[in-house]
Amino acid sequence: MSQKRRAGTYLWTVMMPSLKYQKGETVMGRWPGSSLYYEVKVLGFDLKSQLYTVIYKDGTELELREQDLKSTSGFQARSRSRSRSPGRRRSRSRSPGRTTRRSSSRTAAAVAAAAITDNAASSRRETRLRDVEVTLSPLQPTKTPENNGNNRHEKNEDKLKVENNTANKINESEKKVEAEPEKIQGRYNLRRRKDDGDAKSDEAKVEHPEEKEAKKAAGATFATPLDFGGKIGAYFWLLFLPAWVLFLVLHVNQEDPSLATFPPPLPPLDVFWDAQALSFIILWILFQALLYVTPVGKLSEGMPLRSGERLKYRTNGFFAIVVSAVAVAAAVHYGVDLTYIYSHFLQLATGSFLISFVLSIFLYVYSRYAAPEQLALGGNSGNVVYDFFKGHELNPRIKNFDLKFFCEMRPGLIGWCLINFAMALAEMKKQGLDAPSNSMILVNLFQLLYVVDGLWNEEAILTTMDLMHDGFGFMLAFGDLVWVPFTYTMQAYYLVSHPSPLSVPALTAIVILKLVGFYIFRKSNSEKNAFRRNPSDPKLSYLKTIPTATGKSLLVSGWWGMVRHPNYLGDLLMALAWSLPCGFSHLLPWYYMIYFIILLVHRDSRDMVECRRKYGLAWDEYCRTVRYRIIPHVY
Ligand SMILES: NC(=O)C1=CN([C@@H]2O[C@H](COP(=O)(O)OP(=O)(O)OC[C@H]3O[C@@H](n4cnc5c(N)ncnc54)[C@H](OP(=O)(O)O)[C@@H]3O)[C@@H](O)[C@H]2O)C=CC1
Ligand SMILES: CC(C)=CCC[C@@H](C)[C@H]1CC=C2C3=C(CC[C@@]21C)[C@@]1(C)CC[C@H](O)C(C)(C)[C@@H]1CC3
Repeated sequence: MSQKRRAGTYLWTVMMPSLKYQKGETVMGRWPGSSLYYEVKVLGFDLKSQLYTVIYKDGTELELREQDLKSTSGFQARSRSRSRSPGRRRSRSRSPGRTTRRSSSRTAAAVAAAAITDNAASSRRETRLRDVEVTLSPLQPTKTPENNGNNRHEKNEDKLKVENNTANKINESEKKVEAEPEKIQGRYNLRRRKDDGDAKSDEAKVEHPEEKEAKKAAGATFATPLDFGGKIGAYFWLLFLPAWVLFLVLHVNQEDPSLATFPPPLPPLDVFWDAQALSFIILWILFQALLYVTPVGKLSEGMPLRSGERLKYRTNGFFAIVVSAVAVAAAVHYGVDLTYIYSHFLQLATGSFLISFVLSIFLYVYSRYAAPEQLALGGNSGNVVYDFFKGHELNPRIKNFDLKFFCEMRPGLIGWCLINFAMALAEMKKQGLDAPSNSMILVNLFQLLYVVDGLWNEEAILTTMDLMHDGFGFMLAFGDLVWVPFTYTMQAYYLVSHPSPLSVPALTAIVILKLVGFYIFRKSNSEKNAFRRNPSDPKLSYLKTIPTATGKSLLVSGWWGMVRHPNYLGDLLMALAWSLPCGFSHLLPWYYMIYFIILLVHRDSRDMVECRRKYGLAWDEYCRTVRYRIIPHVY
C-alpha cells in the first residue's frame, strides 16, 4: 500500500474546543475579494489547511480563513439612508451577454454568481465596474484597527461596486480561474470547496495529535446525502439488479417472451455454472487490460480532484476496439464459432457476475486503505453495505491502472459489440439466412457507432458524473461488466429468434432518428467537455456563461442553454432508434428504452442536487434561465 493511500491529508473535526469558531455557529464571513460580510454557518474546519468551511444563506459553500470570519457582535446593519433600497437598484451598464433579469432577492454570493457573461466580451470589460440589484444588504464590520484598511477594496466608497467588482472579476478571469486556481484563490484570499477540485497543498504530512482524533470523524463528515433509497435501498439493489438480469436473460430465450409468463421457468442450478465460460470472460478482461496498458495513444488529464491532483488516463480506447475487431475477425476466420456466445449467454453472464462481485469486494477492502481525500463523497456514509454498493473510493488504482476507467470503457463496452456481432451470426444460423436481417444490421451498426464514438471521444468521459463524482463499487462494477454487455444486447438477442422485417420508409425514418440523436448527443457532450477543459477556448467564445463562486462557470447558451441535459436528449433519441427496428410485438426489446428513461431522469435529479450544492444560487439562476431539464417545452 503506497504511503499516499495511507496519508490522511484533509481532516475535519466534529468538536474542536481550541478553535475560535465552532461547527454550527453562525458568524459573519467575508465575501471573497470584497469587504462585505454575510451571515454564514460554520460547517467544519480543516486542520491541515486551517480553513473553515462555511455555508452562506444562498447555499454557497466556501472555505475561508479565520481572519475572514468575525463574530456577529460588532456588526451593524447597513442603514437605508446610506444606500438606496437594494431591491430598486438598477444595473448601470448591461453586459452584452446578459440574458435574464436579476432576481429581486439575492445575496452578494448570488450576485457574484448570477451575472451571465459572454465569454469573449468578458475580457473587454476588464476595468468596468457595474452596479447591480440586491435585496439583502450586506453588513459591514464596525471599524476596528483589525479590519480597517486591511483590504484595498475597503477604500471604495460604494461597497456595492466592490461587491460587483468581485462578480466582474470572477467573470473576467474565468480563464485564469480555471487555469490557475491557486493564483485566483490567493487574490481573493479564498479557497473553493474541496470537492470542487482545487487546493493542492504541499504541506508536510506530519500528523498533529488532533488529526488522529479527527481522523475518526473524517469518514462520516466527508459525505453527501444518500440516494438510491439509502441503506435499505442498497440491500434492495444488490438483490434486484442481478435478479433482473437473470429475468431478462431467461425471458428473451423463450419463443413468446411475454411478461405474462412471470416468473420464467428457472433452469437447474448447475446450468448456471460453466468453468469454460468463466475462463473466456477472464481471458477477455485480461486481453482488454493488456490493450489498455499498451503505451499507444494519448495520456489525458482528468479533472482536478479534491486534493488538487489531476490523474492521467491512457485514452487508447479506439485502438483497443480496432485491435479487438481484428482479433475477433481472425478468430472467426480460423473457425472459432462465435455463436457460442448466444448458446452460453446465461453462463457467460453468471461468470461476469461472479467477477464483478469479487471485484466489488476487492474494491471495498482496498478502499479501507485509501486516504480520506481519495474517497467518493457519495459513497462514504459509514454504512458498509451502502458504501460497498455505491463505491467507497473515487478512483481506485493499482499503480497507474485505473480500475473504474478501465471497467467503464473497455471489457463491457467492447464486449457489447462482440455479443451483438455474435447475435447476428446466430440469427443467420438459426433463421437460415445468408446475411443478417435489416433490423439486426441496424441494431448492430447503431450500437457499434455509439461504442466507437464513446471510445474515439474517450477523453470526454473524464468530465462525466461517473468519473468525477461516483465511487467505484458494486453499482458500477456490476453495471460495467454485467449490465452493459448482457442487457444492452437485448435487442440483438431478441432479433435472433424474433425476426422483425422493416420497410424501406421505416428503415429510413429510423436511420434519420438515430443520426439526429447522435448529432445532439455528440455535439453537446463535446461542447461541455471542451468548455470544462479550456473555458477560454476561442472556439467557444460565442457562448454565454454564468460564473459561480467555485471559479467554474456554467454554460447558459449553445446546447446547454437549450435544456439542462441536451446529451440525455440525444441519448434517448438514439435509444428509441435502437428499439424501433424490433417492432412492437413484445416489450422486451423496449426494455432498454424504459430503463434508460428511468436512469436518465434519476441521474438528472442526482445531478441537480449535486450542482445545487456546489453552485448555490448560480445554479438556481441557471435553472431559471434554462427551464427544461431534458426535453424542450415538455420536461
Ligand atoms: N448509455 C448509458 O447507459 C448511459 C449513458 N450516459 C451518457 O453519458 C453521458 C454523460 O452523462 P452524465 O455523466 O450523466 O452527465 P453529464 O455529462 O451531463 O455531466 C453532468 C455534469 O456536467 C456539468 N454541467 C452541468 N450543467 C452544465 C452547464 N450548463 N455548463 C457546464 N457544465 C455543466 C456538471 O459538472 P461540473 O460542473 O462539476 O463540471 C454536472 O455535474 C451523457 O451523454 C449520457 O447520456 C449516461 C449514463 C448511462
Ligand atoms: C442499474 C445500474 C447497474 C446502473 C449502472 C449504470 C451504468 C451501466 C452506466 C452509468 C454510466 C454509464 C455510461 C456508459 C455505459 C453505461 C454506464 C456505465 C457509457 C460508457 C456508454 C458509452 C457512451 O458513449 C458514454 C461513454 C457516454 C457512456 C458514459 C456513461
